[in-house]
Amino acid sequence: MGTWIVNGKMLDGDNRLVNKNILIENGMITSITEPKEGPDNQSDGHERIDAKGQLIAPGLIDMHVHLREPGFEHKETIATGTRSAARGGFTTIACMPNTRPVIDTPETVRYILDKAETEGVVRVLPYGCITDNQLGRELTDFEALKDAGVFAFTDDGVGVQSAQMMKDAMAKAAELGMPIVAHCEDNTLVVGAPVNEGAFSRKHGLKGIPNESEAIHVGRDILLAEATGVHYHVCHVSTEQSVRLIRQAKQLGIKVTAEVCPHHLLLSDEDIPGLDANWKMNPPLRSPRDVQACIKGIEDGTIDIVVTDHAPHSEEEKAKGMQAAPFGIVGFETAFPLLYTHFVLKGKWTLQFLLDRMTVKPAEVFGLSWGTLQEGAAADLTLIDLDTEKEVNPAEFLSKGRNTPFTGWKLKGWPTRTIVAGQVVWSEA
Ligand SMILES: NC(=O)N[C@@H](CC(=O)O)C(=O)O
Ligand SMILES: [Zn+2]
Ligand SMILES: [Zn+2]
Repeated sequence: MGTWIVNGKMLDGDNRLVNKNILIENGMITSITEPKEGPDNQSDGHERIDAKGQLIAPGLIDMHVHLREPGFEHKETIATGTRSAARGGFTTIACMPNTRPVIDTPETVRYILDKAETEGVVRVLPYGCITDNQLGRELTDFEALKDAGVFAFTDDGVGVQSAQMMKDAMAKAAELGMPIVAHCEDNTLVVGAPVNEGAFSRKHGLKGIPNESEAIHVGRDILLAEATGVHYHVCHVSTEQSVRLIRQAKQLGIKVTAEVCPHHLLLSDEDIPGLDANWKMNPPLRSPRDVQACIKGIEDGTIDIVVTDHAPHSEEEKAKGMQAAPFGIVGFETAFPLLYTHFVLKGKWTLQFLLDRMTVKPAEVFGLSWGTLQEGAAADLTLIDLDTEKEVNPAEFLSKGRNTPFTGWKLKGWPTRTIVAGQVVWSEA
């Protein structure tokens, strides 16, 4: 027996919402029909889900998340993190390797894949480390990690400090046809700094993280990508200078792609209300000028995709204050409503534009088979209520993390049901 999703609306590829019914059988989409020919009055033996006029979107894809397992289960687990992802409408997520142990051996890759299979509810793609222990000293065994199931390499959480190490990594990855994904940060430029270098850091007498600490790696790595021919992907772009360098590199035909987080499109350091570590993340909230550059970057295609950089921490850790608390904010359960409300409903982006950057584009950038709704595709989809306004309430999060700067924001565009391979993995109330 299959399931008909009836009374839903799909985007037609050209930003028009059209009424469609979708039949799911054996985890696949087997039919997409006009409602009149659909099963509204038929009882053809299948189950029915009433979409109540809501949007049927391809399951969202998040290529940058921290699930914290193994090693930091007090912050998040694969069980809680994937449920949080599902509540945010995500059906595929790519998890970063800064766990304990880090994902630098086939055993740890297999541990994550097994846990995801048995305890997770969405698809989990593990990244493998570029260097052993993320220490920047020796490359991991790329072939062995690839065979174990990683799809790309990164040391996210820290930047690869040595240019020679990065060049060797890129050469090796290029040979294997795998992407290098980079957290861009020069450690010598950020010592002891918890926030962006700017008005906020000066006002509070804090050391500042300058824009160059990010852009210097972006520039270096673009040159190394040009030399090695690797697919180079830039994590969480936050500065005007990084956007400029990536734009130039793309014009030159260098194989570079990039991602941006909702918070770097919506908040600047001028919005930080005080010394509250729920506003502390890496890269930090930058100046309004940088925010505008990131927006321009995604609008003109310099930046390819949206990711959350979901980075849960415990309340005790975040209570240590702006200087001592760890960097990171949660992201799954607010990402789509934030961008839908602040870009689509304000008329800046079409719904198609936003959805593409959270579905087909991430799939394209990383060569994944998900991200579209079509007959024969996996039945990964998300129902989204585009009309009901609700406040962000961290107490409702399925993540163990409550660390968000968006508490109380009134938003529309809330996912109501998430389906992975035809199975409902989360549904509202
Ligand atoms: N983004 C963050 O602020 N923190 C991330 C690390 C990272 O993505 O660099 C984390 O693991 O907590
Ligand atoms: Zn990072
Ligand atoms: Zn990260």
